[in-house]
Amino acid sequence: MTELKFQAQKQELKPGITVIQDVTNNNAPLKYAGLKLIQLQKDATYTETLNQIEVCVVALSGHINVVEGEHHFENIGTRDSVFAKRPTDSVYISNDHTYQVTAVTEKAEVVLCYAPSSKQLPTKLISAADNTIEDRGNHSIKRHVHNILPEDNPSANSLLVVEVYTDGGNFSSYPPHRHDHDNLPTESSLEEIYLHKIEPKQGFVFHRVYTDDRSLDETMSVENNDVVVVPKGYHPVGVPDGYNSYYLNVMAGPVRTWKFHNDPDHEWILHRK
Ligand SMILES: O=C(O)C[C@@H](O)[C@H](O)C(=O)CO
Repeated sequence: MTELKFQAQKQELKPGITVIQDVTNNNAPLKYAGLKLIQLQKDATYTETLNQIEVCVVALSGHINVVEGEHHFENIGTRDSVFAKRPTDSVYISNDHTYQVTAVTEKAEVVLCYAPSSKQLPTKLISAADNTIEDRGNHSIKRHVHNILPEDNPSANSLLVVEVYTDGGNFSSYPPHRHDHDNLPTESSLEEIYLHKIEPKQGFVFHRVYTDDRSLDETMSVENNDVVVVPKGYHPVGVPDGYNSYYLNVMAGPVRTWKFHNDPDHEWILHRK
């Protein structure tokens, strides 16, 4: 049984709020990154008090209100499904604050991305328009990226958050790369969490996590709403024909910078014409 994959659950937190994923350093081999996926029915309110952690509240689907102190962000969110392939709105909230998320639409799905933080930063809306958009790769490694909290956005202390779309028949996070050696400026040490979604939702993708010496080498079949955690190692994703893949990545580590190292055995793939 792998300790890297978390199957979707349905845990009622209170009427109108269901927890689908709750990955922390208590149940996963992680020190820095955390993720919660919640589903809310209209008017249901999720409240949380942060301790020494910061959060990025991502309006995954549906519309929500987010309140922290005097900050009110109303009716945020841009899509009914992540597969609309449109960037969405998010809110950054720093450590030691209390905040509320309320569903405005019949249902809403929200990802809460966590990382350690001790320096207060302003609560801030990261609007859909603030996302930077990239198309990466060629041949069968094409993917489409929405950068929600990239390293050049100084709104967070530790958190890096990104959404990645991979069409059926393609690979992403490929050629395989790792970011687990604290060896700046060439490689940074970052844990990573993948929240996977698949369209249509009965589909699956393959996610391998492995190190050079293969002391860690796990290949997982991953279904809709499953989470994979990557405490270390290379971590490519393969998407079967007929299904589209979406994942949201949370990355965090001692230094907020993403410097990765490609597996030298497979780096040639980047240099094909
Ligand atoms: O470009 C991609 O395929 C996405 C990945 O880089 C993903 O965000 C990741 O693995 C980050 O380390």
